[in-house]
Amino acid sequence: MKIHEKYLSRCLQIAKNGLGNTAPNPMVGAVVVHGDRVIGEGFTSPYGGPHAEVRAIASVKDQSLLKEATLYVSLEPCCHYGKTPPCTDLILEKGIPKVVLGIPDPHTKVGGKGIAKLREGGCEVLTGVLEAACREHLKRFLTFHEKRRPYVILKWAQSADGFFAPEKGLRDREARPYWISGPRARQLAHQWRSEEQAILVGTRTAIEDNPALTTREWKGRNPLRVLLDRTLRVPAGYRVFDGQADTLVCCAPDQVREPNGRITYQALDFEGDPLPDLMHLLWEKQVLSLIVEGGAETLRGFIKAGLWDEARVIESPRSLGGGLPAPRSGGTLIGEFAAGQDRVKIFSHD
Ligand SMILES: NC(=O)C1=CN([C@@H]2O[C@H](COP(=O)(O)OP(=O)(O)OC[C@H]3O[C@@H](n4cnc5c(N)ncnc54)[C@H](OP(=O)(O)O)[C@@H]3O)[C@@H](O)[C@H]2O)C=CC1
Ligand SMILES: Nc1c(N[C@@H]2O[C@H](COP(=O)(O)O)[C@@H](O)[C@H]2O)[nH]c(=O)[nH]c1=O
Ligand SMILES: [Zn+2]
Repeated sequence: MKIHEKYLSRCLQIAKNGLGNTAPNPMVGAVVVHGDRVIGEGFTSPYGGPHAEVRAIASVKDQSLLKEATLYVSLEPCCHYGKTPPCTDLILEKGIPKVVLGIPDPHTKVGGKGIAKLREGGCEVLTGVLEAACREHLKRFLTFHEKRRPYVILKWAQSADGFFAPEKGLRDREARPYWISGPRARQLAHQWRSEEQAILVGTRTAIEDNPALTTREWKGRNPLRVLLDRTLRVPAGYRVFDGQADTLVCCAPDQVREPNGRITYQALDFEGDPLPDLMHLLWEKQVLSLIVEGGAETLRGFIKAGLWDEARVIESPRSLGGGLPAPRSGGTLIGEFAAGQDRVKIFSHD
């Protein structure tokens, strides 16, 4: 690996510490190198706090070395006032002579202007190092800005013979999930929830499973719960309304109610396909990513509309012998691994 790639790869490694808590900011990593020594490192703070570059620069003990150092950063430094002042100003003020970065920022307020500002200030800028890895790493942020919708992850569990839920007769009377996947994959699903800003389920899943949709088996924030419920059929005492997380209920215009605690209502046009409008709404709310956990009809709606980026399918070794058939996402298989007794397959949308 070339020297620039080595330090950029370290930027990506530390940037991951921000996963799930920097949004709507991107998770960025920065490393300050003097000669062949790393003298500072930083990653994006939770939203509203200092950016990766600021923290990396602040972590350098001997600030006089900055005048001879190179700053490595996974994304183009910002040049606008957001919650914090522009990173480009700090880099120039400290006299850092060289910046090596992964990819330009697609944010309309930055978009190449940060690079231009650094160059105008006399700083040498090298871009495009580990570009593909940086794009993958920042997929949520890039999709949000480039497609003006959240990055959409479809997730479900299916039996060895391709079923999503058993025949109705095999279910309890009580509303609760029928577990196809094992405990390790279920814990992994909670980790995945903690990494995204929102989670969505369809009406029948909410009614039949009474899901909590929280991250209780993993550390991290609960995502915004998005519920498709055209006619407000989901009973008021159900877990999605328990106040553990914000809940956005998407319903027909004549069903909209006043907000109630952490529950808000949003009209969608269910006469046609409500998903494109929902995507736009989530974009307006600055939701960078959404995990869709079912049911089968809901997942098929996203697949049919082409509104997905990644599918995570948990395959159990157990057969159900019948029931509700699982969806098929299509796309390209890009990864596969074991989670306890189950296999996880990751597909990307072509
Ligand atoms: N194996 C797994 O990973 C999972 C299994 N499950 C299981 O799946 C079953 C539920 O799945 P399923 O029956 O397919 O139902 P869904 O949970 O997908 O709910 C379907 C309903 O949601 C509304 N809806 C969903 N998408 C749209 C859309 N694009 N446009 C308009 N309305 C939409 C409609 O409500 P309306 O008709 O009122 O308009 C529709 O009838 C349960 O048995 C559950 O246990 C659930 C999740 C995960
Ligand atoms: N049945 C099934 C899943 N079901 C999904 O998990 C939801 C339950 O969430 P919670 O109440 O927070 O535990 C449920 O409504 C559905 O979306 N998930 C899986 O990983 N494997 C499974 O076999
Ligand atoms: Zn910045």
